[in-house]
Amino acid sequence: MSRRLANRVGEETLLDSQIIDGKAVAARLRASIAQQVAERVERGASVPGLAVVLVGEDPASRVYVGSKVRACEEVGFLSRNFSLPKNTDQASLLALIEQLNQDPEIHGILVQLPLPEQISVNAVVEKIDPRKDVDGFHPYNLGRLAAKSPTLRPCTPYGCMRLLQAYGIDPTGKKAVVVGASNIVGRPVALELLMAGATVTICHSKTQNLPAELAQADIVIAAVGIPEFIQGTWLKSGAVVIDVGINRLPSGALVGDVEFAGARQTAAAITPVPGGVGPMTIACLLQNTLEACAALEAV
Ligand SMILES: Nc1nc2c(c(=O)[nH]1)N[C@@H](CN(C=O)c1ccc(C(=O)N[C@@H](CCC(=O)O)C(=O)O)cc1)CN2
Repeated sequence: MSRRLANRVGEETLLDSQIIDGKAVAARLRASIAQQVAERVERGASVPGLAVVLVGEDPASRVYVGSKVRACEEVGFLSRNFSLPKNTDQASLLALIEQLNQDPEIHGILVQLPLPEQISVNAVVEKIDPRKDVDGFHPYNLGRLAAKSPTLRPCTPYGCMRLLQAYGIDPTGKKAVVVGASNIVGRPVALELLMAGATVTICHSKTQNLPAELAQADIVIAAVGIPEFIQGTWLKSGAVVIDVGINRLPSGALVGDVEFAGARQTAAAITPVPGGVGPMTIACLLQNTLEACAALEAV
């Protein structure tokens, strides 16, 4: 159902939703991190160091890794890059991680996903010292999030929560529907929303009637990885929509998991793609690296 507003002459006009500007919120967070790094340098504290590991040549991964390295440089972090060939074996990658676990200049370790098929994601994630796991994927960090006592929080879910907070959207008592149950987004964002007081439903490929679930949702987190899968007409009027999907169409255009034009007429607020959740993922990675640095220093 479209949200409508009567204008001054009594005509009804369609009310477009507010755009949640992830680029602007991320820029503010990055500026605050840069300021904190400058203060650390002034008082002789250590400079946060992030190691970024890329295995293979996936073009999208190369772009994301490049953005992470640039973001580190911009806020004054030390950044070390490791670009390994596609046929790297698991033992070599685990040996590199062990070396980085022991390196006192490195406070955060990030292995870009996806990995080539000969390497187990779980083996890699579990090898990273949980105190340096700035992706927040280690079972220790996920367990802390599940226990409502978070340490390093997965970046994209953390970014979604910071966007809600920046726009004054309090999940307490709201019905939230998460579409997608991946380890890196769907599951941890559901834990985040639960911790924030929402009543949370996770929908996935076996969910029987997705439109019926979405019709109840005050907050929708879309993380299915299917271009424009969620129709505007499935949403509850006035819902807040956080679109985590980043899908490149054959035309080269980037779209989210939500049909944006339709959703704008129903939702109260929505994140665009690009410029929504993506920039927050990188800003939250920087935030985690700063926090990891401070925590390691305190040991
Ligand atoms: N180790 C990890 N691997 C992956 C993660 C992750 O959090 N940790 N997430 C994704 C990719 N990702 C970060 O790595 C990521 C994706 C997109 C963006 C982003 O800023 N997107 C822009 C558009 C960029 C474009 O033009 O392609 C936007 O949405 O505005 C940042 C980070 C999978 N792997």
